[in-house]
Amino acid sequence: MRSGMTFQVRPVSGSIGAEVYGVDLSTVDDEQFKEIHDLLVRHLVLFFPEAGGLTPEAHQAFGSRFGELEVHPFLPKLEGHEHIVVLDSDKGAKADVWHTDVSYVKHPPITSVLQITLTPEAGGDTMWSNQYLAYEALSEPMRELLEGTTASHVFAHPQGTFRSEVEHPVVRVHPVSGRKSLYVNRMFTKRILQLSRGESAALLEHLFEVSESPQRTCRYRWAPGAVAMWDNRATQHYAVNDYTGRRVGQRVTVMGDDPRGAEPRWPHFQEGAMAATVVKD
Ligand SMILES: O=C(O)CCC(=O)C(=O)O
Ligand SMILES: [Fe+2]
Repeated sequence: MRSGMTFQVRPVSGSIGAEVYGVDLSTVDDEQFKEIHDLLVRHLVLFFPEAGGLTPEAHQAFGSRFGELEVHPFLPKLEGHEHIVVLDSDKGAKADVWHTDVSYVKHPPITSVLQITLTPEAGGDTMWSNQYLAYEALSEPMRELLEGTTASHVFAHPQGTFRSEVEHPVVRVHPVSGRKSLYVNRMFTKRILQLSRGESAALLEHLFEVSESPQRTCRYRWAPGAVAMWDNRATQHYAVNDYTGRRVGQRVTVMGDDPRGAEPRWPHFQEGAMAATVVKD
């Protein structure tokens, strides 16, 4: 375990994710916020096993340190809390396709903060994958081919209540770390627009496989009340649907930036900009 300025940090895999101990998320001061932020950019997913169940107010307050909170366009909300999405397996919330959150809008969220309030007896883990490493695993000619290409990201609600389609770069540059990451996902990305339909379908399938490869992932076993937060700009995630019984989570989501390259949203970070840990294949 590595001791940071104030916290203890334990990586959970060789390529992405770290547990953070010794922090009370309901009383984070400015210095602690900066440390958490830097750890998030470095490890891409942080786990707080000791969070012990944040109140809705504390959950929102912590999320809003990172920016304005999103009101999700259609997912169910916690009563009286429009910024807290409720993910209840009994109501069909099983995110068992690899994705980045809400990539079908113009400014996809920067980060999501999820606490699991009810865990099944066994199973119900979540996985994350590192999309810097996915990009870096591509050959040089493939990277050159993808440079400047864009893809459509689409979501159409089955009941016709919501539809959105946007175009994002296939490779994006993280505004804080400056690193490139692969930005296509199996749930929402439909087509690389500069390629023929057939070329796009074949290449997207390959890119999804690279994005989802186990060697670039971590897998987290939840205890009730644990909290995870991820950098949605350089990761994907997947909720393993291997359980019976009920599983419930609550999520706040921080409004996003422009994947085409935007001003850093957290300028203070620029001074000590660090590259996230590089783990090559
Ligand atoms: O249920 C989970 O573990 C993750 C669900 C999900 O995709 C999300 O909260 O964005
Ligand atoms: Fe998600």
